[in-house]
Amino acid sequence: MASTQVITGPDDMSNFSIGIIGLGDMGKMYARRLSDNGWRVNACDREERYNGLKEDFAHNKQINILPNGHLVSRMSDYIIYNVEAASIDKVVATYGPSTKQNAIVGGQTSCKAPEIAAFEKYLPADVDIISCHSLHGPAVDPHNQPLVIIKHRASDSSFEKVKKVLSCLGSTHVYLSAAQHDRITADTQAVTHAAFLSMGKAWHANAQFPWELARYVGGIENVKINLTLRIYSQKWHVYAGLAILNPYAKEQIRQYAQSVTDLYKLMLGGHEKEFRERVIGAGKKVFGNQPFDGELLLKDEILDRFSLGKKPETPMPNNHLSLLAMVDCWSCLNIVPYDHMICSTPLFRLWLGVTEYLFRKPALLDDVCRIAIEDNTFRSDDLEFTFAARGWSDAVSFGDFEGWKDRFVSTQKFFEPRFPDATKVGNEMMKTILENMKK
Ligand SMILES: NC(=O)C1=CN([C@@H]2O[C@H](COP(=O)(O)OP(=O)(O)OC[C@H]3O[C@@H](n4cnc5c(N)ncnc54)[C@H](OP(=O)(O)O)[C@@H]3O)[C@@H](O)[C@H]2O)C=CC1
Ligand SMILES: O=C(O)C(=O)Cc1ccc(O)cc1
Repeated sequence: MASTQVITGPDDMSNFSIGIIGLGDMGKMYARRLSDNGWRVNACDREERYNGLKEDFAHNKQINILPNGHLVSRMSDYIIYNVEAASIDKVVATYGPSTKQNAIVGGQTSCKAPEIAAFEKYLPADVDIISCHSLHGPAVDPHNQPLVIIKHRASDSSFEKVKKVLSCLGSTHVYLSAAQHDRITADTQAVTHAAFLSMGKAWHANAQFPWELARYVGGIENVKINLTLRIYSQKWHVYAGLAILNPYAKEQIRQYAQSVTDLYKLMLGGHEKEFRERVIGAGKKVFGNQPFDGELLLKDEILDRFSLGKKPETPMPNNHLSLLAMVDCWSCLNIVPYDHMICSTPLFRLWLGVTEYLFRKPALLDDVCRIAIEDNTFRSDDLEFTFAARGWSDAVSFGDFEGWKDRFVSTQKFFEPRFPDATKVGNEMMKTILENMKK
């Protein structure tokens, strides 16, 4: 169920205060937006950051910086944990027992199973549990973006209060259970990131800045490059947490790696008939059997606009293994990606946009299948991509945070000098494409 709302809920909230534990990128965004809308916010990060944060927020009288989560928990009516997903158990174990009587507690981590487990384990029984998750990064305007709200253990009156507080973000409320949330975000987030993480790893393995090669510039390639760099420019723990801790994500990411491997083997063996049947069959299952006469989510002129490199006269063709495998993966898992639009991140909408772009244009898809079989030029890139997809899947399956981090950070370093340009172009691209998708 989804709705964008301005909520007039309970009136008895004049003394109501919000607590925020964890003042990183998302915690700060919440603190600023809630306090700008008149809410009193008590907030903290790690104790050693107390003095620095006090200075940073000295100008904002609505935000009361405190030394630690005990103090925030003691004096706030609705406490939101905004810490790393992997730390949630430890942090709630520490501060949870200090929660004010009859308060409401929630988390804003990207994966709800460990968060809810920690709340159930450590919070006093009189405390209500209502979690949330903003489905966008800290630099994106929350307006009209999906905001999942999870009424896990709470009275209707507490639920109304939380909805009222969060309504000032202007997001579209989506009401789900914790398990529904994790199931959907495994599809929309974890597996989408696996594709981009694998592209980055493959380019790194071949020591390529893809926008410097004719093959990679223009059209769909711009979206792939800009989004890959966008992910690698962020904090590793966000992506590790939502993949490794989500109970549903392992299966999706494993299937993505399997789809990449299966298609790559068919390409290597030159099994054109089988390859086409598999790709086209998957496309029919995901995008329907009928010729498409609707409007595509993405358009050429927009796709071409955002390039980090110069568009060559004749761009080299590409077999788009990453996209073919995505649709194969959805098909194998019986996922209809459009069903998840209510709970989608900007990144997922763009990713679905480019897959749709390829699969709804039969001539383009036909050409891509031909290139996949006939053209050997990209075999080494595709081999690296296949290795990368399997490597990410193994790291997630083994629950290997350290291995995952090493894989991420080494490639992050490779792309780092290019982040300033990539962020600028990537932000513009996201904004323009997403605005156009709305029309
Ligand atoms: N970034 C994004 O795009 C989104 C992130 N999320 C989720 O939001 C949560 C926060 O993410 P984000 O803000 O990006 O991450 P950050 O790393 O920027 O922020 C987390 C903050 O919590 C602090 N912290 C850790 N332990 C404690 C503690 N015991 N007491 C107080 N503060 C503590 C961290 O300190 P330290 O760094 O020293 O550990 C850090 O400053 C994550 O669970 C993430 O999955 C949700 C939506 C979008
Ligand atoms: O759009 C994406 O998938 C992002 O990369 C930003 C992001 C990261 C973590 C979240 O929990 C929600 C959004």
